[in-house]
Amino acid sequence: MGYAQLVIGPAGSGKSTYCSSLYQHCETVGRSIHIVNLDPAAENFDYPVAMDIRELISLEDVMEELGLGPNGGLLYCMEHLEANLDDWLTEELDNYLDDDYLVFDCPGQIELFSHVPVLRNFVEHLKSKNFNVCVVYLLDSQFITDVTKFISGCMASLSAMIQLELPHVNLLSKMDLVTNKREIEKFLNPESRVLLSELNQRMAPQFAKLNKSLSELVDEYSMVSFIPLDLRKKSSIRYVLGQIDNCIQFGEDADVKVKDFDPEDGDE
Ligand SMILES: Nc1nc2c(ncn2[C@@H]2O[C@H](COP(=O)(O)OP(=O)(O)OP(=O)(O)O)[C@@H](O)[C@H]2O)c(=O)[nH]1
Ligand SMILES: [Mg+2]
Repeated sequence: MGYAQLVIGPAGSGKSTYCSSLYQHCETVGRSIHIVNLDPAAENFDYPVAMDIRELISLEDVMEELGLGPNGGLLYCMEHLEANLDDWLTEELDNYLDDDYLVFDCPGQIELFSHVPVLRNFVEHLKSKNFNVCVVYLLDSQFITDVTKFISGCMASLSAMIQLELPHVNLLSKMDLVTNKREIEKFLNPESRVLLSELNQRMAPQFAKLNKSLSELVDEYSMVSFIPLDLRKKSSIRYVLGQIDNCIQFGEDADVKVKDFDPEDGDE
């Protein structure tokens, strides 16, 4: 059995930074983890790249040879990956053993997890290779100070949940930039009543019905809750990793230490 995190979320939400912090954390605690680059447009890495989509296809070549723009080019690259699951990915995965833990750093274009099937097929392939997979969805905490942006982040996360049908952990990234932690707290386990009243305050009266439906939708999928991620704090990284490990049943036999997240925790 292998273990995998699929790290997704909007552009710039902090996916690659999370991957690199996770790598450093695991290195410090003596745990083995391999980070895979799935972004054909990525250029600089703060982590050792264990597998790299750019060895399969280069975005630059695609844009040049097919005359595509950056986003069309990216979708082409991902479809190429999809077409090569049985050979390229299978060969690459052969380098990893039972019990190996892979983290896939994905591109930020949200169409990849909202309506094209490539990630879903990618995940099916991982499952067929005996991997337990969990989605880690990052949303930038800077966005959710505004309830309308929070709702849009929730909808994107929901569409990934529905598309991918995997265990799913939502993270609020960049908590170090949040000055008013109280303001954020109501969004961690959002209550439909609170969302509704905030939406109604924020938007013109003719949206009241839509606001009600949206807040109920978030409520019905009660799995939309967020864990704050503060990369400065070891306790935060440890807690997040513990939650994800639980989701993919990693370390059920081993002694995995999990500490409760305490928002008032000092820096470690
Ligand atoms: N303060 C702060 N900045 C962060 C954090 N995480 C990421 N950033 C910054 O946010 C920007 C985007 O971070 P990335 O990790 O590249 O985001 P990404 O989701 O991988 O972006 P794409 O791959 O382009 O979609 C960079 O300037 C990071 O330095 C964080 O925890 N705190
Ligand atoms: Mg990135």
